[in-house]
Amino acid sequence: MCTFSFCSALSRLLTSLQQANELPSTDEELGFLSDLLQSKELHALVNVHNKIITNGASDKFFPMLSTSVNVMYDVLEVIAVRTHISDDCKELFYLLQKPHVQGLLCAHDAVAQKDYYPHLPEIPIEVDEDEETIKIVQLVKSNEPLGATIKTEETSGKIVIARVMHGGAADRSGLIHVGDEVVEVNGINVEGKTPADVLSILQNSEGTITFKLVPANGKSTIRESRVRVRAHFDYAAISDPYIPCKEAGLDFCKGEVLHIVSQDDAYWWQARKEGDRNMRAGLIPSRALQERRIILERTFDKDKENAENDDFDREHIATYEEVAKLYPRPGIYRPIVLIGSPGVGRNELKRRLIDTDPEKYKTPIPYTSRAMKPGEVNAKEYFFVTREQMEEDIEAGKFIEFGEYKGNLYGTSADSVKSIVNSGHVCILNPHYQALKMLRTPQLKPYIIYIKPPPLDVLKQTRTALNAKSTFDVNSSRGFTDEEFSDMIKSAERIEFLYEHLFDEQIINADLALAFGQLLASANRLETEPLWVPASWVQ
Ligand SMILES: Nc1ncnc2c1ncn2[C@@H]1O[C@H](COP(=O)(O)OP(=O)(O)OP(=O)(O)O)[C@@H](O)[C@H]1O
Repeated sequence: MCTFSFCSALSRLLTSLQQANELPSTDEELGFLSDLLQSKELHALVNVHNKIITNGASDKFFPMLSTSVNVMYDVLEVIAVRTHISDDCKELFYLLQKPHVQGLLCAHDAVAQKDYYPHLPEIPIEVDEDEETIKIVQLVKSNEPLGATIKTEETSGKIVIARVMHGGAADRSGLIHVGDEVVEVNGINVEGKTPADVLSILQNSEGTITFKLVPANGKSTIRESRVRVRAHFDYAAISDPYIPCKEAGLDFCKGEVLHIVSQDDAYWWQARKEGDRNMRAGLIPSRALQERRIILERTFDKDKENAENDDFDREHIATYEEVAKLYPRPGIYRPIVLIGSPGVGRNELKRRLIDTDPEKYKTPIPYTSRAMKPGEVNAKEYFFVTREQMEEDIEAGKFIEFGEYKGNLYGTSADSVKSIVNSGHVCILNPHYQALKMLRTPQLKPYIIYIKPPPLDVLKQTRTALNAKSTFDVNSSRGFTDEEFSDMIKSAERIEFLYEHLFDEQIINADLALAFGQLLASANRLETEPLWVPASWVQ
């Protein structure tokens, strides 16, 4: 790289321009070029460029981190709910949101990640046109993996760098790029060898590893994407037979939020766990790949079993959901939706939460087509409407749930939920799980808590101890039967299978006091902490 002589190269070019009388250009073009070469702006840019290159080469200026933008977002998140603490906090909160401060941090990261343009040619001044340029890269072997994968290029049979993992040793060196051809490793020619052979050379080397590489044409710089997703499946690289390199895999569990740093490869994305300080990204299956696997799995399962399970089909294939943080909005609270199998205890939990502060927590008043009984007041226990009116509104999709009991219609309207939210209260609902699709909208932004029954023996024991009343038989006040307990668990399995990807949280309702404590903590968290929601709710 001819970096140090860049300024002198500029002046030499300028002098030769002034002497060049025979160039086939007009005076106007020469004048323009000469003005450009003498302009203050270009000189300032060259200076900046030279500084970056010289300082970048020195260990003294090694960046402390290359993701200050992420740190800025983390800090924003922490102080967003604490601006009342002090004026300094408030000032920092506003400062960090200023475009020029964010621009500065972005520029810092671009420099730290060596993501700056233009790339000066790495070709030495004396180039033999017929000879391929070779670069020699030395890395010191440590416990950390190299952070790059290799493959055999189909057409040429050569070993090439398939991918460079974000933040890994190869990426940080800035010297190894996707498409570079590997010619030698530690003096051993790799021609005709398989990637596995090369891997074993690497594994058996100690100390410094020397690569002889033919640089790829059109080197690509890796820019980090800002996409965050919530995973809807568990992943363990060790048991994935198709991952190109198990060591490079990133394991995760259902529900975890991942920062997708690169989606360049159609099948293998690079990701980090959100909040993980480890800068090295790992490989995870892309959405397309995972969807394909799920479809295949389901076809296989269907073939194995019979048509009996048809109604258990889930039309939605849950792999990753793009998410973003939603900051609490004072005076507008997200509705809390309790989902679970009949009898699991949602009413009990809802009632207890409302009892803590009836002025704050409200539940929608249901509609009914049944006649008002003496002593009843409209809009107290129910909104009383005609059957025709209710049927019309159901048809128009105005009810989040409805049903018929003893010839009368009952239901909860979406407008009732909206009006509770708009009046600054916390709406708490325990609808049938089928209502979830209608409720989970960008307008309502519900927080969905799944109330899960404990294992059968604990379920029986806890309900018997508190003399729980069965909800399966409205006409008699008795405890749950063994069959009802089993049905509760079966129904829970079905709900989880169908809707687990929509749950924000799960509470196991074993010990009632503990379960309620967890619900109360979640309700408080909703008001104070930024939480992940589908990205489309935030835009
Ligand atoms: N953790 C628990 N331990 C013991 N009893 C419980 C527990 N949770 C709930 N119960 C009791 O179980 C019974 C049924 O609870 P609840 O009415 O809340 O169920 P539900 O989920 O609302 O049912 P449904 O949807 O059928 O109306 C009640 O008597 C309640 O007090």
